[in-house]
Amino acid sequence: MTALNIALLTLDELTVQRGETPLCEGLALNLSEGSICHLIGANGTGKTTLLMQLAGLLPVLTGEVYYQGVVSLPMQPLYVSHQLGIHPNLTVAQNLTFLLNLYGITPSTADIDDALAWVGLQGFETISSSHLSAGQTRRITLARLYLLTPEVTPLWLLDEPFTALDVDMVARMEDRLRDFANEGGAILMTSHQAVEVANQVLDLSDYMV
Ligand SMILES: Nc1ncnc2c1ncn2[C@@H]1O[C@H](COP(=O)(O)OP(=O)(O)OP(=O)(O)O)[C@@H](O)[C@H]1O
Repeated sequence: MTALNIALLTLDELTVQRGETPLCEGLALNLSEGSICHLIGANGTGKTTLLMQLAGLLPVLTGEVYYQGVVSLPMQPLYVSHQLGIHPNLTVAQNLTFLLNLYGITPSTADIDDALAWVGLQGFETISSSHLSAGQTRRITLARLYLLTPEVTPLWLLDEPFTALDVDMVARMEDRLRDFANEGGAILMTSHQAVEVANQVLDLSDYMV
C-alpha cells in the first residue's frame, strides 16, 4: 500500500442530523490522503451540518466516524466555515495570527506577510478588518491555508471557500488545494460552483431521509 492509499477519514452509516431532525441517513465515505472530495446537494440538504458534525460543533448521534482508522470524535480538522469568524476590531494581521494560533502555530511577521501577499492583501496588515470588502474579508480566512500543511492539519473541511472570490483567486485556491492533497492531505469541501481539482464527489441527495 502506498502512502496515498491510507484512509484518513471514514464515515460509516452516518446520520446527518441537526437537533431532532435527521436530514440524511446511511452516509458512507472514504477519504484517503490525496483526496479532494466535492460535497454536493441542493440547498438545505445538510452539507454545512455534516461539516459541523465532523468539526465537533454538532453531535454525531448515529453512525461512526473513523479518523486514520480509529473511532474518533471530536477530531481537530481545519474547519473553514462560511460564517467567517473575523473580528472587526482586530487588524488583518491580528485576525490571521489568531486563526493560526487556534492550530498551535505562532506565525512570524514574514509568514503573515507571505500569506497575505498570497491572497492579494499585501499592504493591508495594519488595516482594521472592518474596512474590508466581503471578498477581502474571506481572503483573510483563506490566507491560513497558505501556512497549514498536512503535518499540522491533515484534514481540511471547507464550507464554500470560493464564495465572494474573483476568478484569479479561485484559480490560486485550487492550486493550493491540489498542492495540499499532493503533500498527503485530504479535503472535504462544499461549493455551489464546479471544483476542477476535485477527484471525488459525495452527493447528499443520495442519502436524504
Ligand atoms: N441554525 C440552525 N438551526 C436549526 N436548523 C437549521 C439551522 N441552520 C440550518 N438548519 C436546517 O438544517 C437543514 C440543513 O441545513 P444546512 O445548512 O446543513 O444545508 P446546506 O446543504 O449546507 O444548505 P446550503 O446549500 O443552502 O448552504 C436545513 O433544512 C435548515 O432548515
